[in-house]
Parts: sequence; C-alpha cells; structure tokens
Amino acid sequence: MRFEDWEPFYTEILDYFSFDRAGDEEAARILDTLLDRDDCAALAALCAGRTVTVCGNAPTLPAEIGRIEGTVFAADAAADLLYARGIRPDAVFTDLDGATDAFEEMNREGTVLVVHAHGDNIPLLRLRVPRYAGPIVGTTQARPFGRIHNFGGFSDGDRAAFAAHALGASRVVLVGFDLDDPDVDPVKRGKLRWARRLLALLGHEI
Ligand SMILES: Nc1ncnc2c1ncn2[C@@H]1O[C@H](COP(=O)(O)OP(=O)(O)OP(=O)(O)O)[C@@H](O)[C@H]1O
Ligand SMILES: Nc1nc2c(c(=O)[nH]1)N=C(CO)CN2
Ligand SMILES: [Mg+2]
Repeated sequence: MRFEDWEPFYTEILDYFSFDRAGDEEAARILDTLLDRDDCAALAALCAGRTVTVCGNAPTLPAEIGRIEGTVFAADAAADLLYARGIRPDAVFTDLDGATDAFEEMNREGTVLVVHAHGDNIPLLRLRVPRYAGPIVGTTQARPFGRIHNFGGFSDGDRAAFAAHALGASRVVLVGFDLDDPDVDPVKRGKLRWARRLLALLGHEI
C-alpha cells in the first residue's frame, strides 16, 4: 500500500489510541541509526509468487498449525510457539514487546526479523536491535524513508499480512487469528478491531 493510501488510516489510528505521531517518527529515525543493513530483498524473495501463511498469536494457533503452508510469517510471540514445535518461521514481525532471546537464535539460523519502530518501543529497539546478527528489515507506521519501510498494517499480525501482499505473495493464509477473543485487555481489543478492518482491505474477511 502506498503511504498516501495508508496515511488516512494511520491518522485515524493515532486518534483512536491517542498515540503521538512525533514519537513514531523519532522511533523510526532511531531504528534507522541502529541498522547497518536492509534485508528487504530477502523478505521479498520469501513472498514473490508464493503462498504465505501468517501466524497470529491467538490461543487458537496450536490447534491450527496443521493449516500452515508455504512461507511462514509469525506475528511476534507466535514465533516462540512455532519454534518450540519445530517450525522456525521464515520471518517474524515484531514491535519487540513479545521478543524473547529465542528471536536471536532464530535470526542467527536465517529467520528475517522485521522490526517495527513506534513511539512506545524506543528502549526495546535500543536494547534488542544491536543483538540481531542475521537478516533484518526495519518498518514504521509513519512515512517510510531510507531503509525504513511501511507496507501498511498496524499490529504485528496485520503488518505481516500487508507485507506479504505488498511483496507479491500469490496467496496469503491466516492462522491463529481470533479477532473476537474475549480474554484480551481493552487496548488489545481495540488493536484486534483495527486488525479486522485493515485485513478486510486485503480481502480477508475474518
Ligand atoms: N486473539 C488474539 N490475541 C493476540 N494476538 C492475536 C489474536 N488474534 C490475532 N492476533 C495477532 O497476533 C499478533 C501477535 O500477537 P501477540 O500476542 O504476540 O501480540 P503483541 O506482540 O502484543 O501484539 P501487538 O504488539 O501487535 O499489540 C497480534 O499483533 C495480532 O495481530
Ligand atoms: N505508538 C504506538 N504504536 C503502536 C503500538 C503502540 O503501543 N504504540 N502498538 C502496536 C502493535 O503492534 C503498533 N503500533
Ligand atoms: Mg508485539
């Protein structure tokens, strides 16, 4: 999605959650200074002409693992669950609030880390990003620049789906998405509501 098409949604999201655009922009600049590489070409190669399965971190994920096919994208902590079951994701989309030390191990083994900068994760960016030795791609929800990308989407799971579509996946399968999960806090409920609206733009009616 072009930033001009994404920006009206982004503006509405900022308003909905009372997030600060200047904070997001500062985080993106900091991530840019922390990165000395951009492995977007490797991420694109995982998508182009291929089926991509995006794994969300709903409690329903373990029961749906059998539906995974093609390239595997994990949304944040879903990566740990998959890895523990013998599936190393091809890419992990994370704003680092769900990141564990296992992400470093997966990254060393070749998993692309797609690290998202926003106004509320600057300390996590400074702590974690320098430790990642493998392939890495930086993203922002504000205006992209240099090696900092914006494929569209907001929370880790829907950003993964937007990236798969933007980078030419022939089909995108979603597993582990329970957008009506009653056992989440109010902020998460808001994020899942936005996920439903944004995923519908890609043709995923869930
Ligand atoms: N019922 C659910 N509970 C949690 N995540 C879900 C659910 N259904 C879908 N997801 C997707 O899985 C992603 C990863 O979930 P996780 O619990 O690791 O969240 P998170 O890292 O706190 O998410 P975020 O940082 O995007 O708020 C979410 O961003 C969301 O897109
Ligand atoms: N400023 C800000 N942006 C976000 C946040 C958040 O908590 N704060 N959480 C997100 C979920 O991945 C995505 N974007
Ligand atoms: Mg997260």
